[in-house]
Amino acid sequence: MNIIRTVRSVAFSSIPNRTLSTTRSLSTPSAQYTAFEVNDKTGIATLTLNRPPVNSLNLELLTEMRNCLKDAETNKCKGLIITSSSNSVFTAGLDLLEMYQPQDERVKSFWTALQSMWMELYGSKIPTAAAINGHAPAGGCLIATACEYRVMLPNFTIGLNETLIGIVAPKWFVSAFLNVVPRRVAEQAITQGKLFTTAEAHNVGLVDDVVNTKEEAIAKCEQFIGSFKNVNPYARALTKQQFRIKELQELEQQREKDLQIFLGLIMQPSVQKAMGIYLEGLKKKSKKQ
Ligand SMILES: CCCCC/C=C/C(=O)SCCNC(=O)CCNC(=O)[C@H](O)C(C)(C)COP(=O)(O)OP(=O)(O)OC[C@H]1O[C@@H](n2cnc3c(N)ncnc32)[C@H](O)[C@@H]1OP(=O)(O)O
Repeated sequence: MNIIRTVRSVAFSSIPNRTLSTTRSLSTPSAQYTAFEVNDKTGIATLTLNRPPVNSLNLELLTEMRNCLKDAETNKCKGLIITSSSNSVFTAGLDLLEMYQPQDERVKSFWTALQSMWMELYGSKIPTAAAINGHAPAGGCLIATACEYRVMLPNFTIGLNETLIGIVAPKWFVSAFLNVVPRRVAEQAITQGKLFTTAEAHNVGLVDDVVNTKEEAIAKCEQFIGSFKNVNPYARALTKQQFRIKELQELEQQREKDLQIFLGLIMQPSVQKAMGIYLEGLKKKSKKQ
């Protein structure tokens, strides 16, 4: 198989590169917030989120993620691992600044980019895995649950906490969560805006494994992807599709409606007010640290 070795990425020295001798990456001016590397030996791609301080998902990061996902699939990588360059945050979820007092065109592009990235990830033909090496609230949990396998480091949190911000997790956020967590647990947790600790997440099946270091997490993801070694990739992809096509079609057919629901919700004065208060709280906490 012809595996791509030079793909869009940012090479940044702060990320320890375990397999430096066998991975290649190419800096491109368009990649600002991600590093994308393919291991020459295994053919597995790693997408590292790198938007300090908390990898909040803005329009540009979401667009880059989608481009990387497409590259990985087009170039028939054996699988894809998503992780973070931060030692404490996988991603803080959607960038609240994209939704607080937003500009009309920008916020539409932002939501459309989120829909596209999610459909690309959830529907990816290749095996996908999340090495969750930090907190993963809301949009972070969405990315993790879109993958087929999740491994997490101890003492972090993950979950759909939207209700605590006064916003509502859309149906497609919930359906991916429901793939991995029993319905009753999901309903209770999402209505409460519960963030599970790593141990709790493992207990309810929200994450598959817990390990102590990022290196171990990547190794676990590689192991998961390697488990398909003897499986026909075409048969695998079609079988995966059977499990996921319903949610994908639903969103595809209702993209515009979903966008309008999103806009209608976030533009409510009470929602803007709640978001402003939440952001203020985050800033105060950040200053105290
Ligand atoms: C229909 C509408 C549906 C919308 C669905 C929404 C989905 C979402 O994803 S909404 C976002 C939900 N995310 C959160 O609630 C997480 C908020 N963040 C945190 O809890 C923490 O930042 C942390 C646990 C992820 C990390 O903590 P820590 O390392 O201590 O970092 P700080 O809290 O000090 O944050 C540093 C810096 O970053 C700003 N920030 C944090 N999260 C976000 C965010 N999601 N969007 C934008 N900005 C964020 C925070 O305000 C600090 O800023 P400065 O004070 O300017 O440094």
